[in-house]
Amino acid sequence: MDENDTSNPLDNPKPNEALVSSSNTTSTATTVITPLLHPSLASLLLPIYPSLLPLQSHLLPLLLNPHVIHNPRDLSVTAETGSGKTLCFILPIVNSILKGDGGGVGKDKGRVQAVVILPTVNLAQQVYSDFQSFTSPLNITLSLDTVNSASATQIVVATPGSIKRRFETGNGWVRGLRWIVVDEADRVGGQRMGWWGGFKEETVRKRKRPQLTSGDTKQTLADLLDTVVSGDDSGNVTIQASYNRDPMEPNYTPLRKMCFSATKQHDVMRRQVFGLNHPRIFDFRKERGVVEARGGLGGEGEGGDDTEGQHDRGGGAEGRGGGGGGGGTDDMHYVSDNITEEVCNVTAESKPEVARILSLGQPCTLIFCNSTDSAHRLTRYLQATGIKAKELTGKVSKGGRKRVIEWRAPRRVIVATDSASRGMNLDVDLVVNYDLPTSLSQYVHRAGRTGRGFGTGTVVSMRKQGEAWAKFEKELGRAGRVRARKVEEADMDRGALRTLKDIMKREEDGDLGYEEEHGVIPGDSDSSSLPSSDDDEDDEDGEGEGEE
Ligand SMILES: Nc1ncnc2c1ncn2[C@@H]1O[C@H](COP(=O)(O)OP(=O)(O)OP(=O)(O)O)[C@@H](O)[C@H]1O
Repeated sequence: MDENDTSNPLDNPKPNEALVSSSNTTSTATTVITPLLHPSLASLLLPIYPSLLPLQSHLLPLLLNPHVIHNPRDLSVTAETGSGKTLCFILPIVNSILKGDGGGVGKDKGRVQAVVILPTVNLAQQVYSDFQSFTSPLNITLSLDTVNSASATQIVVATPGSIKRRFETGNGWVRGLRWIVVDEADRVGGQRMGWWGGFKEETVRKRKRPQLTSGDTKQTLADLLDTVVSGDDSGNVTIQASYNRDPMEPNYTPLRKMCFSATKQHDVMRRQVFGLNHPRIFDFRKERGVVEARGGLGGEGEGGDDTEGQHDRGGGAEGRGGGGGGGGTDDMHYVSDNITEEVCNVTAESKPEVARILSLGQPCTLIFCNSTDSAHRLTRYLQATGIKAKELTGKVSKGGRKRVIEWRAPRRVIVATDSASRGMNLDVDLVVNYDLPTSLSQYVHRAGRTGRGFGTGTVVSMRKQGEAWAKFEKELGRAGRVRARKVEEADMDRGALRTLKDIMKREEDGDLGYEEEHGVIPGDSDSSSLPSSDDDEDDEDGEGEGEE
């Protein structure tokens, strides 16, 4: 039986049609997938997640299907923020290790069977801890590979830089690999296209492996892994993609690559960067359900010119196909229906005070600024007015960032730059765009820090006169949905405004005594000097080196 024989309707879309799910907004009891789960995993899962989110109730039956695991096709999933993508790869990986599905090495604890790649250390830590809830009780080995570790655990959660370092010390560790997951794939791929290529060439050269076919332009991590998977223990390498191998071959290990993201990552790029093999493409948003594009990446060809960065340049969000054969996969920039969107008119002078007023009474507010400087000053202002506020920017030390991410005090305010806009689960009720985001995908990721899972939340964008809010409304395809939010002049606290002016002046004067008194929590930030540039210097594990 092959994967097209399964009863899951997502397995068999009609040619050139997108497949639209009928039940899109309701949750499903977790028990629907228990027959596919190893009993120990099922008994762990049910108390944690009694219900599945809509995306999960569609993808998990497919990904847990043992027939599909034996005949893997790669997967590319775009689903709105907070839709529960993480569980969609955690469960199939853990389950397949427990069951030894797919002809792999099963419970062999000394073999890396799954690599999960995240763009930043903080995100890798979060996913590692999500995995731990399942792997620790089940005695599956797991490692967080963001520093110089290279343990041969069954599951490795890594940043691109740490994967690169693993290869530098040898590549035999990929021999039992069956899953490669790239989360926030548009971030990982978009930033590192050149890097992946360099990585491959460099690694091949270092190991004195045969050069790949000259003129080969598909220099990708996946190509490299395929190459290595085909090698033998003495270092001889047969250059052959794993998906071209004969499943009857001894030691054949089916390898599945899966990419996940919340903003549509352009399919051609996915294929080029991650070497996806005839991937199945799923798009999900709550109001519509799951749509599968027939024909993968533009059928057998590469389809439309859906180039990188398109979403940032605007144009209608609706109806833009993801590739020639991508029928029905719109460019994906949707804010979840769980999130109420508002816009508030402000002046440059009133902004800090409006931010303070918006956050009053909220259990947790996350305020986004476009620069570390702006975030730093706002944090100081809020602290000076008695609000519990902390900064989450690249200026904050690694340990400090971890403390802020784990901080759960009531009525807390986190002032952040975009390093916190992707993937993080911070239990946020209100997101404030103190500075308007500069791209649509940035807006979507920021807003998506609230209204996660089954929760609801609000995003308020502060707009100064002349700022182009209409651009975002149009591009989101939801003009009219964003409500106006008013903060009256009369609501402003004159005393707080005076405090603000005082802080600004003292900072300009370099009054460090004042800074120490009112500044950020010691150890959370380098507060010896104020940031002098407007650039956001957040550490996102650039090439894997800036992880400290
Ligand atoms: N079945 C479920 N029931 C309840 N909560 C869930 C369920 N699945 C996931 N969650 C919760 O929903 C939140 C969002 O999940 P997750 O981090 O997987 O979202 P995501 O789709 O990866 O979002 P993003 O694109 O922003 O990274 C998390 O707090 C997670 O614990």
